[in-house]
Amino acid sequence: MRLQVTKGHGTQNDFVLIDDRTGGLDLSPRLVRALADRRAGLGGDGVIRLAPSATLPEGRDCLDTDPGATWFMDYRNADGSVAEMCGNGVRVVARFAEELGLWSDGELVLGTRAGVRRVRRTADPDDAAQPWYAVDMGPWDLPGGPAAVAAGGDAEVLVTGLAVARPALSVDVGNPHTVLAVADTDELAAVDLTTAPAVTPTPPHGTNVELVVPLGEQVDATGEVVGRLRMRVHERGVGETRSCGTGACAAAMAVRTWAGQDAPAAWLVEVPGGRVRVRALADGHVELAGPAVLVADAVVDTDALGVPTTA
Ligand SMILES: N[C@@H](CCC[C@H](N)C(=O)O)C(=O)O
Repeated sequence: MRLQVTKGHGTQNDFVLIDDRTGGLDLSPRLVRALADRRAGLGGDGVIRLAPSATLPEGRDCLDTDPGATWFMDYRNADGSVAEMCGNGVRVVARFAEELGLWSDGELVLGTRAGVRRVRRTADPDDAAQPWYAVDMGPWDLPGGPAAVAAGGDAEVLVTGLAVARPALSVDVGNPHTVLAVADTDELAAVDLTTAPAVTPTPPHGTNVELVVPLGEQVDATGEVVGRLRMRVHERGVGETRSCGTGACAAAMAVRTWAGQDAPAAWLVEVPGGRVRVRALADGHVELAGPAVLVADAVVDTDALGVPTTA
């Protein structure tokens, strides 16, 4: 079968995007792995199918919550596993939906496995000429509660290159994250994330791991005081990636929690692939803003991938 796809990225977290407006594509884990393969396939940290919400049980749940959530982001990690949410992916899907003519005015209301998400167009706060997308990523939570914060964490993480396991905080942003602070940007640059960090206790559904260094505060172009942090991430189902949107949200909310109640609401998160902005909203939700870029359209021969496919 010949499969039309689009390649896109958000701060270099890259995806193969599939327009499945009929909802008929059999997106098997094998096909996901083959598409995401950087040598024998097209390459990507994940594969995202845009499908009618009405064609998936999780999509129908979203329609019950908001009948405007017509389209569903079916996100898969490069290893073929399903994940609840992808923050960079939501923005890139919004850009894709624009390109397909599915969204032009107001907010895009999108179904996801973590619930309904709303996307609006905005601009890079430091360069108004650069289009960005802002997403209400829903509620965030510390599964370990205040006790975990008081104890310095509810997990321990051992990363190759660090001599001992470090305390870490579990953060839920629709998908699971474990955030640990490292000493400085040199230590952050030196760690080896080619193998998965060892997390104790073992999270039942796995976890994404973010290593962070708080970098203080600055006043942005609008006059707002914003926090800054640098982050590297090892993603569940992928490996080290150059950015993770939900990871940036988890990292910012962890660092803000550690900093105490006077900490800024907005955080600029520097990742190897660029920067995104995270904001704690008054209703307990977290907002993620950043770029979304489509770089190519392509036709993939699924027989050549070794995964004959039907649509
Ligand atoms: N890169 C994504 C997160 C993708 C899912 C993650 N690997 C998981 O398994 O939870 C993002 O931008 O949030």
